[in-house]
Amino acid sequence: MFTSSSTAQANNNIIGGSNSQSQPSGYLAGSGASMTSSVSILESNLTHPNALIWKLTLLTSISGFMFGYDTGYVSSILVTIGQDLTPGSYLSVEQKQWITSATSVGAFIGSSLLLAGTLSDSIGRRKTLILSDILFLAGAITQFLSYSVTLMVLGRLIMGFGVGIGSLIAPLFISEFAPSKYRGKLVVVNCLCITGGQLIAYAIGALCKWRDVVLISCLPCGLQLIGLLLKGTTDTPRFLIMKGLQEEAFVALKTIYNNADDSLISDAIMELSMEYSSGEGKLSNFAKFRKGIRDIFSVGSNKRALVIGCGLQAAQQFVGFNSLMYFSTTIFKMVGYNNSTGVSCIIAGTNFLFTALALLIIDKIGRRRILLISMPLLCAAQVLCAVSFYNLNINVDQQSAQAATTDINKWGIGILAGLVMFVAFYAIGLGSVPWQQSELFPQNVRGIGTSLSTSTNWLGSMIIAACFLTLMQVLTPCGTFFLFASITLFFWVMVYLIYPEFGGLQLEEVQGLLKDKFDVKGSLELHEQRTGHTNNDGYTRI
Ligand SMILES: O[C@H]1[C@H](O)[C@@H](O)[C@H](O)[C@@H](O)[C@H]1O
Repeated sequence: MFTSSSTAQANNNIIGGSNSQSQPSGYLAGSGASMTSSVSILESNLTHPNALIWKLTLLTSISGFMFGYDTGYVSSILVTIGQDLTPGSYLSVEQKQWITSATSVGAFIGSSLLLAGTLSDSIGRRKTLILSDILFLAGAITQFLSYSVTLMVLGRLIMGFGVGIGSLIAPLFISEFAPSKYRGKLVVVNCLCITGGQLIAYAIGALCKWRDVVLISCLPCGLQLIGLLLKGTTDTPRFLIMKGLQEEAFVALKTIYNNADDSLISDAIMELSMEYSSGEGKLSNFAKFRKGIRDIFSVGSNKRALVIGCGLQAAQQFVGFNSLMYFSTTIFKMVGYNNSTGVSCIIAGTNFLFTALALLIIDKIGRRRILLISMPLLCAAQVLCAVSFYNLNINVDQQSAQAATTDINKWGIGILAGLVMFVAFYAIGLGSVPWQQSELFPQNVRGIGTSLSTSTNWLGSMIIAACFLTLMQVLTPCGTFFLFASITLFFWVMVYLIYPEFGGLQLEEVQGLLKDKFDVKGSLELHEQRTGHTNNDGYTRI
């Protein structure tokens, strides 16, 4: 147990020992020293993620699965709904658009500041995730029972609230309990569940009636809800410490690091408590919220974290990947491939496989390097698509964005190869790295910061869904893919200039690297010290 004597001992260790309180918070840029030494020792004794860490990661990543399943099944149910919601006629284009976009709109609202971010900082990550499950179930049941488009749209909107909240909390939850050397990989488990959910949704969508497809989504959600409600599933130790719940934090840390000495755990709790103490204790929730908003937009390191978090999420969406998720069937029809389920599965399957590869390599290669290598290849794939479209000379119909089917020639094969490469190089880098966003923000504004980044993601996803077919008409398919390639190039330069390597660092060390500048050079040195992996990507300070 966390006792007052161990507190006192820990206090002595910290105040009397080498970790003087007068040191700047967190990482001392350049020196490699850190206030959180007990946390390092605690983590370094762990040689691999144990069963409990995996259990928590998988339980939390069910949110990722629901995110993927839900965004994946909509394209199939739009066909199988037939006349069920509109007796005597089929769904109009507008009705289809409402049904499709309602979830993204809900997710955008759900992940935005006032809901998920504030809630997760006040009631906790676990309870906010429980709320997301309840909303998700309410939305799924409304859809299952709906006999009108209005009810269906309402159900998708409510489900969207749940999806949006879950999309933010799951990676945040994992980041906060994961030992730093495995954090990258454990967060990618959630991404793998997103892409796995999309793949399974295509398969189930092709096999089942639409109401069953919707109902099946209640299973993982119910499972997560039960898991979160079970005795013994606690909030993250970092959240508990932030709230001053040291006894609970002790129990949580003892379960994760079950072989560690009680006194080491107490020391770690003391260190983190001191790190997080900000004099906010007596403020009301509303006052804390106002302070959080002020801090995120005024403190230099928070502003830089926000530029990186929102920038990477914008990159993830504006390189255009989700246009393939939503419209791959349309694109492939343009070039003469008519087996829609087959092509959708190729896209979703490649996305899943290469996300799995990201999981295996992210902690070894590093977030920054994985992006620096994969983004130029992604850009090349987009250029290949653009050139192939140019040579196929497709005219996109102004009304339906359909094009005359052409015979598949070598350029048709070029498009297929280009799109598969597009998905692969996206999944391995941009599909996974931006979800590491929680590590960018300090404890007191982590909820708000990740909210803003996640809502940037959903906003981007909505804009791409709304504009893609129009872009194909106005700019032509060749122009659209050149636009995506230029956006990829732009964000690659941004990554090169301002995205430090945070892999292997403790969450509390990140702020020091963003304190006065985007300290890319310092981060590469520190990453090398912490992980032993050389990370020379040719960066010179500018
Ligand atoms: O990371 C995920 C993943 O890449 C999905 O396949 C994509 O549909 C989402 O928009 C993205 O956030």
